[in-house]
Amino acid sequence: MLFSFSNLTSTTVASSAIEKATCIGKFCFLDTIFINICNTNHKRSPYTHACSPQEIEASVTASSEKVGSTLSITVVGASGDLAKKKIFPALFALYYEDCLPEDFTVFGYARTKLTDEELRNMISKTLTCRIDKKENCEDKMDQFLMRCFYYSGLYSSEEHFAVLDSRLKEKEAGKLSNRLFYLSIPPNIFVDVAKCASLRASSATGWTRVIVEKPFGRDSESSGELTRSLKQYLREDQIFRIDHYLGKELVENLSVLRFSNLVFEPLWSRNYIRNVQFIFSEDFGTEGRGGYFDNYGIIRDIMQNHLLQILALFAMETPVSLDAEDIRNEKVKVLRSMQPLLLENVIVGQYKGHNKGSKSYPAYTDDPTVPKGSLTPTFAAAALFLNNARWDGVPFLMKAGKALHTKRAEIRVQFRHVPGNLYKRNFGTDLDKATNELVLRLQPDEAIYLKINNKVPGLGMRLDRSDLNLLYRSRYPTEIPDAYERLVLDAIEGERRLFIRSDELDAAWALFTPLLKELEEKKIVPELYPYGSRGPVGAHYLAAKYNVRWGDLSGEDS
Ligand SMILES: NC(=O)C1=CN([C@@H]2O[C@H](COP(=O)(O)OP(=O)(O)OC[C@H]3O[C@@H](n4cnc5c(N)ncnc54)[C@H](OP(=O)(O)O)[C@@H]3O)[C@@H](O)[C@H]2O)C=CC1
Ligand SMILES: O=C1O[C@H](COP(=O)(O)O)[C@@H](O)[C@H](O)[C@H]1O
Repeated sequence: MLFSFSNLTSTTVASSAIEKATCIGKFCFLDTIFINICNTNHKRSPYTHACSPQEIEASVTASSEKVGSTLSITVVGASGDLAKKKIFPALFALYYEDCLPEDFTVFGYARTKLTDEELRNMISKTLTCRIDKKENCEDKMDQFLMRCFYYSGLYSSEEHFAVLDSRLKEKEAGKLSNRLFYLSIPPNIFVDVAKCASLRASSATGWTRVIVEKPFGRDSESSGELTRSLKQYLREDQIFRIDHYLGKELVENLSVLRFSNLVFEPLWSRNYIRNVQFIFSEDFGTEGRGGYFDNYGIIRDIMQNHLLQILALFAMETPVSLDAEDIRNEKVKVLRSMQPLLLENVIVGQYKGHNKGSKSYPAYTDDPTVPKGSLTPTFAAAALFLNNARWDGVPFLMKAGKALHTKRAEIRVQFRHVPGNLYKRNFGTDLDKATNELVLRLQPDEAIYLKINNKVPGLGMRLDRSDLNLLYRSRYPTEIPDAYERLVLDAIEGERRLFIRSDELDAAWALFTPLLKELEEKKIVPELYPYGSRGPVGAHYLAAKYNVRWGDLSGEDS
């Protein structure tokens, strides 16, 4: 039985006309009717997106009956780490930047007993203002906090969600109401919440959308089960599966760089690219999240989602348009053309304790929430290959690790050697050092730089490696929005381009599930590496097998 979040009343528009409706940015055109579906005054999106016929129908019906509209954002799991660290600050930043509709309300929902005032105090501790506009900050914060309310309830109680519904209705005051639910909770309660909310917190008269956090399952089977269960209560177009790496500025820029600069796209293939590296490195361990992490490990936590999503964007063919479906169609093709991931192309590691001067750093298994003798990897490196004409034979290397020497996320593209290089002798014996490398540093200190060979000025002929460097903080002195700001705004605007479609998810799990099973069944022992080091040496052997040298993460090369 299918329950729908949208509580539709009679429609005044012929359904054939609704089918023909198209949306540009936040506006939908329906014959001569012009509807502001997304109800935000923030005009930023150059993308077109498809609004579902149901969403259009809901808005048409409601807008013909009501004047004005409201947006309610309910953060489920409001007492948690992600809500405090990312979601409330992102909502405030959107408010501060005037990106939220005039009439909006934020609700926190969790089991912890809090008053509205206590929620506001909790949120206010995490709020910051954009560096360049501090003047109105305090006022804006106060105004924002006055829009925040809290309701304490159980995640599986229909009764509690019915009370939430009446509180939402009270704030919506009979206007056209759009509702966004952000499920910032452990995955084992996603379905309970979707069920209770769809059954009892469902009196929105406009659209209802649900942002679902990762992890979306542990393998193909559990992910499929989760998708099927959620679809009992939500339509696919209501589900926004978030992968916050897709909201990072440099990841957004990847397609711009490639498709709007003549110089890159012709080089984007096996003809010129030797290997591509996707690197994630954190300089802290699983502190405080060991309980969650031990059930997942670094491959599920970072590789199967964040790094694979970036790889898919990197390697996809030119989409027909910037429409979400066109982009996601191309990404799915990449994921489905990947060769099975072999155990021999993967190495895993786990950090061990380490003393440095007077400071001592814990081992992963020192965490009281991690079982002694756990084999869960906190580091992994993998070589992946694509079976298609563009990328045949090109190693795509991934490396992800916690408790390493630095915090950094990068995409590194190493180009081939210059055939018959006239300056060969200037490079000595190591010709790899003479090849061009394009680096997109996602964080910290966002930058794009291209390593080139250059003549050292003077009468001699000495060559030098230097960078053509676009350092964001020099070129764009304004603060870069956090990924969660972009993604929450996209969900409000109905823009699905940066959210994961269910077939993308299936393809991503199909690639990683056999490997994860093999690692677990064979009880592969991770190579230990000291906390704060560069990770297991095995990663270098793996890369060397494909004549690859990992890029230098020291930051000295930019
Ligand atoms: N934290 C992070 O940096 C990131 C988190 N995520 C994902 O976001 C979601 C939320 O993460 P995070 O905030 O860290 O999670 P938390 O563990 O902090 O959980 C969020 C809230 O859910 C409730 N909760 C926790 N455990 C249970 C349980 N076993 N049963 C019922 N309710 C529970 C608690 O609220 P109460 O007790 O008040 O009901 C808690 O405050 C998760 O799916 C996580 O995987 C994704 C990326 C990064
Ligand atoms: O999804 C996750 O991401 C964070 C890293 O995010 P970042 O934006 O700070 O780079 C990671 O720490 C966490 O383990 C993982 O679940």
